[in-house]
Amino acid sequence: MEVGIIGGGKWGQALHFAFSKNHKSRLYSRTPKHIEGFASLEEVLACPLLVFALPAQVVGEWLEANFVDKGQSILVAAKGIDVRKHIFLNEMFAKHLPENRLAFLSGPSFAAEVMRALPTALVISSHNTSLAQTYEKLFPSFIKTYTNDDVVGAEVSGAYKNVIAIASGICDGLELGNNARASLIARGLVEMARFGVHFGAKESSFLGLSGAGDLFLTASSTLSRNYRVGLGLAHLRPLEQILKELGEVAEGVYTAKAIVSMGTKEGIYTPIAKEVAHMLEGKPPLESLRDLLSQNG
Ligand SMILES: NC(=O)C1=CN([C@@H]2O[C@H](COP(=O)(O)OP(=O)(O)OC[C@H]3O[C@@H](n4cnc5c(N)ncnc54)[C@H](O)[C@@H]3O)[C@@H](O)[C@H]2O)C=CC1
Ligand SMILES: O=C(CO)COP(=O)(O)O
Repeated sequence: MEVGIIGGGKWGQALHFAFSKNHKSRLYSRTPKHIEGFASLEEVLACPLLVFALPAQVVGEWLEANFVDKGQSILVAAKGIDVRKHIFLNEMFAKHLPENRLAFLSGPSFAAEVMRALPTALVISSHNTSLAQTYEKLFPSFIKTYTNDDVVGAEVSGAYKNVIAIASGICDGLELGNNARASLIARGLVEMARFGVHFGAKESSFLGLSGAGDLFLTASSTLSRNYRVGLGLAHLRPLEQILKELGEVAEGVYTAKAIVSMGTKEGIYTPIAKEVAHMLEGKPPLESLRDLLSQNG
Protein backbone atom coordinates (compact mmCIF):
# COMPACT_ATOMS: atom_id res chain seq x y z
CA MET A 1 0.00 0.00 0.00
CA GLU A 2 1.00 3.61 -0.47
CA VAL A 3 0.74 6.10 2.38
CA GLY A 4 1.45 9.82 2.44
CA ILE A 5 2.44 11.54 5.67
CA ILE A 6 1.83 15.25 6.17
CA GLY A 7 4.27 16.61 8.76
CA GLY A 8 7.96 15.90 9.30
CA GLY A 9 8.18 16.50 13.04
CA LYS A 10 8.99 13.79 15.57
CA TRP A 11 5.73 11.90 15.16
CA GLY A 12 5.51 12.18 11.38
CA GLN A 13 9.05 10.81 11.06
CA ALA A 14 8.40 7.96 13.50
CA LEU A 15 5.26 6.91 11.62
CA HIS A 16 7.15 7.15 8.32
CA PHE A 17 9.83 4.86 9.77
CA ALA A 18 7.16 2.37 10.91
CA PHE A 19 5.14 2.37 7.67
CA SER A 20 8.29 2.07 5.54
CA LYS A 21 8.95 -1.40 7.01
CA ASN A 22 6.38 -3.04 4.73
CA HIS A 23 4.88 -0.31 2.58
CA LYS A 24 5.72 2.62 0.35
CA SER A 25 5.64 5.65 2.63
CA ARG A 26 6.09 9.23 1.45
CA LEU A 27 6.58 12.14 3.83
CA TYR A 28 6.08 15.83 3.20
CA SER A 29 7.10 18.68 5.47
CA ARG A 30 7.45 22.41 4.83
CA THR A 31 11.15 22.15 5.61
CA PRO A 32 12.84 19.60 3.30
CA LYS A 33 14.27 16.54 5.08
CA HIS A 34 17.14 14.36 3.86
CA ILE A 35 15.29 11.10 4.38
CA GLU A 36 14.29 8.38 1.97
CA GLY A 37 10.72 8.82 0.84
CA PHE A 38 10.68 12.60 1.24
CA ALA A 39 8.18 13.92 -1.29
CA SER A 40 6.48 17.08 -2.49
CA LEU A 41 3.07 18.06 -1.15
CA GLU A 42 1.57 17.22 -4.53
CA GLU A 43 3.02 13.69 -4.46
CA VAL A 44 1.81 13.12 -0.91
CA LEU A 45 -1.70 14.41 -1.60
CA ALA A 46 -1.88 11.94 -4.50
CA CYS A 47 -1.63 9.00 -2.05
CA PRO A 48 -4.98 7.33 -1.30
CA LEU A 49 -4.12 6.94 2.40
CA LEU A 50 -2.92 10.06 4.18
CA VAL A 51 -1.69 10.55 7.73
CA PHE A 52 -1.89 14.01 9.29
CA ALA A 53 0.95 14.55 11.79
CA LEU A 54 1.06 18.32 12.28
CA PRO A 55 0.17 20.04 15.57
CA ALA A 56 -3.56 20.39 16.30
CA GLN A 57 -3.35 24.18 16.35
CA VAL A 58 -2.42 24.39 12.66
CA VAL A 59 -5.08 21.98 11.35
CA GLY A 60 -7.61 24.65 10.29
CA GLU A 61 -5.22 26.96 8.47
CA TRP A 62 -3.25 24.08 6.91
CA LEU A 63 -6.35 22.41 5.47
CA GLU A 64 -7.69 25.72 4.13
CA ALA A 65 -4.40 26.56 2.43
CA ASN A 66 -3.25 23.15 1.19
CA PHE A 67 -5.78 20.35 1.14
CA VAL A 68 -7.06 19.20 -2.23
CA ASP A 69 -9.77 16.56 -2.04
CA LYS A 70 -8.92 13.73 -4.42
CA GLY A 71 -10.96 11.14 -2.54
CA GLN A 72 -8.14 10.32 -0.09
CA SER A 73 -8.70 9.15 3.47
CA ILE A 74 -6.93 10.74 6.44
CA LEU A 75 -5.65 9.18 9.65
CA VAL A 76 -5.31 12.06 12.11
CA ALA A 77 -2.30 11.58 14.37
CA ALA A 78 -2.41 14.99 16.11
CA LYS A 79 -3.52 15.17 19.75
CA GLY A 80 -5.16 18.42 20.72
CA ILE A 81 -8.19 20.71 20.66
CA ASP A 82 -8.23 23.92 18.63
CA VAL A 83 -7.76 26.82 21.04
CA ARG A 84 -9.37 29.43 18.79
CA LYS A 85 -12.48 27.63 17.56
CA HIS A 86 -12.96 25.32 20.57
CA ILE A 87 -13.98 22.42 18.41
CA PHE A 88 -12.68 18.88 18.07
CA LEU A 89 -10.37 18.02 15.19
CA ASN A 90 -12.92 15.62 13.67
CA GLU A 91 -15.22 18.62 13.19
CA MET A 92 -12.42 20.61 11.54
CA PHE A 93 -11.53 17.79 9.17
CA ALA A 94 -15.21 17.14 8.44
CA LYS A 95 -15.35 20.57 6.76
CA HIS A 96 -13.02 19.18 4.08
CA LEU A 97 -13.95 15.50 3.71
CA PRO A 98 -16.75 13.11 4.79
CA GLU A 99 -16.42 11.32 8.14
CA ASN A 100 -16.31 7.89 6.46
CA ARG A 101 -12.88 8.90 5.12
CA LEU A 102 -11.55 9.93 8.54
CA ALA A 103 -9.78 7.93 11.25
CA PHE A 104 -7.95 8.92 14.45
CA LEU A 105 -4.79 7.51 15.96
CA SER A 106 -4.30 7.34 19.74
CA GLY A 107 -2.56 5.35 22.45
CA PRO A 108 0.71 5.47 24.41
CA SER A 109 3.45 6.09 21.87
CA PHE A 110 6.55 8.19 22.30
CA ALA A 111 7.99 8.83 18.84
CA ALA A 112 11.51 8.16 20.12
CA GLU A 113 10.55 4.59 21.13
CA VAL A 114 8.71 3.89 17.86
CA MET A 115 11.89 5.05 16.08
CA ARG A 116 13.76 2.30 17.96
CA ALA A 117 11.12 -0.28 16.92
CA LEU A 118 10.22 -0.93 20.55
CA PRO A 119 6.90 -2.70 21.24
CA THR A 120 4.01 -0.23 21.08
CA ALA A 121 0.20 -0.50 21.02
CA LEU A 122 -2.06 1.96 19.20
CA VAL A 123 -5.76 2.48 18.62
CA ILE A 124 -7.31 3.47 15.29
CA SER A 125 -10.78 4.95 15.71
CA SER A 126 -13.20 5.58 12.88
CA HIS A 127 -16.92 5.50 12.16
CA ASN A 128 -15.85 3.50 9.11
CA THR A 129 -14.70 0.10 10.40
CA SER A 130 -13.19 -1.01 7.11
CA LEU A 131 -11.14 2.18 6.88
CA ALA A 132 -9.74 1.58 10.39
CA GLN A 133 -8.84 -1.96 9.33
CA THR A 134 -7.14 -0.68 6.19
CA TYR A 135 -4.96 1.70 8.21
CA GLU A 136 -4.20 -1.15 10.64
CA LYS A 137 -2.46 -3.03 7.81
CA LEU A 138 0.11 -0.26 7.44
CA PHE A 139 1.67 -0.91 10.84
CA PRO A 140 4.65 -3.25 11.27
CA SER A 141 4.68 -6.17 13.68
CA PHE A 142 6.32 -4.27 16.56
CA ILE A 143 3.17 -2.11 16.72
CA LYS A 144 0.04 -3.87 17.94
CA THR A 145 -3.11 -2.15 16.75
CA TYR A 146 -6.72 -2.13 17.93
CA THR A 147 -9.71 -0.54 16.20
CA ASN A 148 -12.93 0.98 17.49
CA ASP A 149 -15.54 3.55 16.49
CA ASP A 150 -15.15 5.96 19.41
CA VAL A 151 -13.69 8.95 17.59
CA VAL A 152 -14.56 11.47 20.33
CA GLY A 153 -13.16 9.15 23.01
CA ALA A 154 -9.86 8.89 21.14
CA GLU A 155 -9.66 12.62 20.55
CA VAL A 156 -10.53 13.70 24.08
CA SER A 157 -8.17 11.11 25.59
CA GLY A 158 -5.24 12.14 23.40
CA ALA A 159 -5.80 15.84 23.99
CA TYR A 160 -6.70 15.88 27.69
CA LYS A 161 -3.88 13.63 28.86
CA ASN A 162 -1.41 16.31 27.72
CA VAL A 163 -2.98 18.76 30.16
CA ILE A 164 -2.84 16.27 33.04
CA ALA A 165 0.80 15.54 32.09
CA ILE A 166 1.62 19.23 32.59
CA ALA A 167 -0.02 19.08 36.04
CA SER A 168 1.91 15.93 36.85
CA GLY A 169 5.21 17.50 35.77
CA ILE A 170 4.47 20.46 38.02
CA CYS A 171 3.68 18.13 40.91
CA ASP A 172 7.00 16.28 40.44
CA GLY A 173 8.91 19.53 39.88
CA LEU A 174 7.62 20.77 43.21
CA GLU A 175 8.64 17.43 44.78
CA LEU A 176 5.20 16.87 46.25
CA GLY A 177 5.70 13.11 46.23
CA ASN A 178 4.37 9.94 44.61
CA ASN A 179 1.07 10.01 46.53
CA ALA A 180 0.25 13.45 45.15
CA ARG A 181 1.16 12.50 41.59
CA ALA A 182 -0.90 9.29 41.67
CA SER A 183 -3.91 11.20 42.97
CA LEU A 184 -3.55 13.82 40.22
CA ILE A 185 -3.30 11.16 37.52
CA ALA A 186 -6.27 9.18 38.87
CA ARG A 187 -8.40 12.28 39.26
CA GLY A 188 -7.22 13.44 35.85
CA LEU A 189 -8.51 10.22 34.34
CA VAL A 190 -11.93 10.77 35.91
CA GLU A 191 -11.90 14.41 34.75
CA MET A 192 -11.08 13.56 31.15
CA ALA A 193 -13.67 10.78 31.05
CA ARG A 194 -16.36 13.15 32.40
CA PHE A 195 -15.45 15.70 29.71
CA GLY A 196 -15.43 13.11 26.92
CA VAL A 197 -18.67 11.40 27.95
CA HIS A 198 -20.37 14.82 27.91
CA PHE A 199 -19.47 15.11 24.23
CA GLY A 200 -20.58 11.56 23.37
CA ALA A 201 -17.44 9.48 24.06
CA LYS A 202 -17.69 5.97 25.52
CA GLU A 203 -16.49 5.74 29.12
CA SER A 204 -14.72 2.45 28.34
CA SER A 205 -12.32 4.24 25.97
CA PHE A 206 -10.83 6.06 28.94
CA LEU A 207 -9.91 2.80 30.67
CA GLY A 208 -8.00 1.49 27.68
CA LEU A 209 -4.90 2.43 25.70
CA SER A 210 -6.22 5.79 24.43
CA GLY A 211 -7.12 7.03 27.90
CA ALA A 212 -5.38 5.43 30.88
CA GLY A 213 -2.59 4.02 28.69
CA ASP A 214 -1.51 7.31 27.18
CA LEU A 215 -2.17 9.24 30.40
CA PHE A 216 0.04 6.93 32.50
CA LEU A 217 2.80 7.17 29.90
CA THR A 218 2.78 10.91 29.40
CA ALA A 219 2.17 11.93 33.00
CA SER A 220 5.11 9.97 34.36
CA SER A 221 8.00 10.37 31.96
CA THR A 222 10.52 13.05 31.10
CA LEU A 223 10.25 11.80 27.50
CA SER A 224 6.96 13.74 27.41
CA ARG A 225 7.19 17.34 26.24
CA ASN A 226 4.05 18.23 28.19
CA TYR A 227 5.45 16.74 31.41
CA ARG A 228 8.67 18.70 30.84
CA VAL A 229 6.67 21.93 30.44
CA GLY A 230 5.23 21.16 33.89
CA LEU A 231 8.70 20.64 35.36
CA GLY A 232 9.78 24.00 33.95
CA LEU A 233 6.73 25.80 35.37
CA ALA A 234 7.37 24.25 38.79
CA HIS A 235 10.87 25.72 38.64
CA LEU A 236 9.27 29.12 37.94
CA ARG A 237 10.73 29.41 34.47
CA PRO A 238 8.82 31.68 32.05
CA LEU A 239 6.57 29.72 29.69
CA GLU A 240 7.99 31.43 26.62
CA GLN A 241 11.49 30.31 27.55
CA ILE A 242 10.35 26.74 28.32
CA LEU A 243 8.67 26.45 24.91
CA LYS A 244 11.61 28.01 23.09
CA GLU A 245 14.05 25.54 24.64
CA LEU A 246 11.67 22.63 24.02
CA GLY A 247 11.68 23.44 20.29
CA GLU A 248 8.81 21.00 19.75
CA VAL A 249 5.09 21.18 20.26
CA ALA A 250 3.52 20.73 23.73
CA GLU A 251 -0.16 20.50 22.84
CA GLY A 252 -1.39 20.69 26.44
CA VAL A 253 -0.42 24.37 26.63
CA TYR A 254 -3.16 25.23 24.13
CA THR A 255 -5.56 22.40 24.88
CA ALA A 256 -5.83 23.45 28.56
CA LYS A 257 -7.34 26.77 27.48
CA ALA A 258 -9.67 25.13 24.96
CA ILE A 259 -10.92 22.67 27.60
CA VAL A 260 -11.58 25.43 30.12
CA SER A 261 -13.60 27.44 27.56
CA MET A 262 -15.59 24.42 26.42
CA GLY A 263 -16.08 23.21 29.99
CA THR A 264 -17.29 26.61 31.17
CA LYS A 265 -19.72 26.90 28.27
CA GLU A 266 -21.12 23.40 28.81
CA GLY A 267 -21.04 23.44 32.63
CA ILE A 268 -18.50 20.59 32.93
CA TYR A 269 -16.34 20.28 36.07
CA THR A 270 -12.68 20.51 34.93
CA PRO A 271 -10.66 21.44 38.06
CA ILE A 272 -7.21 20.21 36.96
CA ALA A 273 -7.45 21.73 33.48
CA LYS A 274 -8.54 25.01 35.10
CA GLU A 275 -5.55 25.11 37.44
CA VAL A 276 -3.18 24.20 34.59
CA ALA A 277 -4.62 27.08 32.54
CA HIS A 278 -4.18 29.43 35.52
CA MET A 279 -0.55 28.32 35.99
CA LEU A 280 0.17 28.81 32.29
CA GLU A 281 -1.08 32.35 32.78
CA GLY A 282 1.22 32.93 35.74
CA LYS A 283 -0.50 31.62 38.89
CA PRO A 284 2.22 30.33 41.27
CA PRO A 285 2.37 26.51 40.85
CA LEU A 286 2.58 25.81 44.58
CA GLU A 287 -0.60 27.78 45.18
CA SER A 288 -2.40 25.97 42.36
CA LEU A 289 -1.31 22.53 43.53
CA ARG A 290 -2.36 23.36 47.10
CA ASP A 291 -5.76 24.42 45.75
CA LEU A 292 -6.03 21.10 43.93
CA LEU A 293 -4.64 18.73 46.54
CA SER A 294 -5.50 20.15 49.96
CA GLN A 295 -8.61 19.40 51.99
CA ASN A 296 -10.12 22.75 51.18
CA GLY A 297 -9.17 22.58 47.49
N1 LIG B 1 6.11 13.06 19.39
C1 LIG B 1 5.32 12.11 19.87
O1 LIG B 1 5.80 11.23 20.61
C2 LIG B 1 3.86 12.08 19.52
C3 LIG B 1 3.21 13.20 19.02
N2 LIG B 1 1.87 13.15 18.75
C4 LIG B 1 1.16 14.32 18.25
O2 LIG B 1 1.55 14.56 16.90
C5 LIG B 1 1.46 15.96 16.61
C6 LIG B 1 2.79 16.43 16.04
O3 LIG B 1 3.75 16.23 17.05
P1 LIG B 1 5.32 16.12 16.78
O4 LIG B 1 5.59 15.65 15.41
O5 LIG B 1 5.87 15.33 17.89
O6 LIG B 1 5.74 17.66 16.92
P2 LIG B 1 7.11 18.36 16.48
O7 LIG B 1 7.17 19.63 17.26
O8 LIG B 1 8.23 17.40 16.54
O9 LIG B 1 6.84 18.69 14.94
C7 LIG B 1 5.84 19.54 14.51
C8 LIG B 1 6.07 19.80 13.02
O10 LIG B 1 5.02 20.64 12.55
C9 LIG B 1 5.60 21.62 11.70
N3 LIG B 1 4.69 22.77 11.68
C10 LIG B 1 4.36 23.56 12.71
N4 LIG B 1 3.50 24.51 12.30
C11 LIG B 1 3.30 24.30 10.97
C12 LIG B 1 2.52 24.93 9.99
N5 LIG B 1 1.77 26.01 10.26
N6 LIG B 1 2.54 24.44 8.73
C13 LIG B 1 3.30 23.36 8.44
N7 LIG B 1 4.06 22.72 9.31
C14 LIG B 1 4.06 23.18 10.57
C15 LIG B 1 6.96 21.93 12.31
O11 LIG B 1 7.82 22.50 11.37
C16 LIG B 1 7.40 20.54 12.76
O12 LIG B 1 8.06 19.86 11.70
C17 LIG B 1 1.08 16.64 17.94
O13 LIG B 1 -0.31 16.85 17.94
C18 LIG B 1 1.47 15.62 18.99
O14 LIG B 1 0.70 15.73 20.16
C19 LIG B 1 1.15 12.01 18.94
C20 LIG B 1 1.75 10.88 19.42
C21 LIG B 1 3.14 10.83 19.76
O1 LIG C 1 1.43 11.71 22.89
C1 LIG C 1 2.52 11.35 23.22
C2 LIG C 1 2.80 9.97 23.63
O2 LIG C 1 1.70 9.13 23.44
C3 LIG C 1 3.64 12.32 23.28
O3 LIG C 1 3.51 13.13 24.39
P1 LIG C 1 4.26 14.54 24.46
O4 LIG C 1 3.67 15.38 23.34
O5 LIG C 1 3.93 15.09 25.81
O6 LIG C 1 5.71 14.30 24.27
